[in-house]
Amino acid sequence: MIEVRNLVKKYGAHLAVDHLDFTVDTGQIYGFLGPNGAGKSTTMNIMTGYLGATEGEVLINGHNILEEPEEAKKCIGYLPEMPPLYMEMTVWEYLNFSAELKKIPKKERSIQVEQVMELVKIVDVQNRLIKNLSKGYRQRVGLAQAILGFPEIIILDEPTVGLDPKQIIEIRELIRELAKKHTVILSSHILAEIQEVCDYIMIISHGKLVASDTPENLEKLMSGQQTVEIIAKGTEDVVKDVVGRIGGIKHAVYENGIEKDAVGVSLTPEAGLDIREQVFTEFAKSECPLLMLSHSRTTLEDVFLELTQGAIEEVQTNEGDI
Ligand SMILES: Nc1ncnc2c1ncn2[C@@H]1O[C@H](COP(=O)(O)OP(=O)(O)OP(=O)(O)O)[C@@H](O)[C@H]1O
Repeated sequence: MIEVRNLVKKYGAHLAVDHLDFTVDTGQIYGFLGPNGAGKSTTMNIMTGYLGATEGEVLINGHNILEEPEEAKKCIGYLPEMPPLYMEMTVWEYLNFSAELKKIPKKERSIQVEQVMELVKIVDVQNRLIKNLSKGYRQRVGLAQAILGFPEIIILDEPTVGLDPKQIIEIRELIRELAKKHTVILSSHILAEIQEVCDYIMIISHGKLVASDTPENLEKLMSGQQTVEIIAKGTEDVVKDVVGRIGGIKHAVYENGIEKDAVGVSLTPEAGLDIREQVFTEFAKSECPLLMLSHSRTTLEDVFLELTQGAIEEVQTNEGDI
């Protein structure tokens, strides 16, 4: 179990992590989701003891990562965004070296190295120099290093970045496999990535946790934002009159000129209310034909965009400046 309490990280005047508070329970796949620069890597680096926090604390199974680093780090395997691979070593040499650093007893080392190589499917390349491996294989070597010692918690920073679609699918399968025995935390700025594998999503924007829940609940959270779009034949006054008879509408936006002698309306109902039948009936009763009726549901993508809008706009503005 990981407890993150009131975590703050400042780089000079820049607040990269802004009072983060969350708990990670055992046995699930957690996803850190946020746009570039949201503070995901900084948070993961602090959680794994690679970086000191400005304020706050991280407890790994009750051990403070700064005060009891050895005890705390024993519980964690970490794949940083840029894994520190030694290019001149073979895969086998590197993993043996990593096992030594992790203080895995000498007599257990070779068996564990064999086990992790089998798990991430790199047995065939064990005698190749890391510098000669493809990006996908290097990522697997990094993963193997994180899994060595079979820690309870495995933390992966953008594990699929730069991989091709086939490699992404393979790494996802591997993550699911790992999650059978380990708690996995991974980060990504790609929603589909997180949605695909995670049981629980934590959305980070500007260093703040803006939402954390299961993918299903996050979608429900926003389900009040659904809209019904219609195009009705008639003048705006007539259409407004009919809309006025439909109950439970929070607001309506009218648009003229969509079609000749017709008005477009975007209706936002109160949370959880499905107004489609009522819309149909009221317009039929008024003999005002509906030329179109469509219903849009909020997807998790909408939730992500809404919750991180400011951050995305800022990134776009910055990119525009360059
Ligand atoms: N060493 C550093 N010195 C100064 N600013 C930094 C440093 N590392 C990160 N930052 C800034 O802190 C913020 C958070 O960065 P971080 O790398 O944690 O974000 P991220 O969510 O992991 O993004 P990405 O997916 O792009 O890596 C960014 O604005 C970044 O520019």
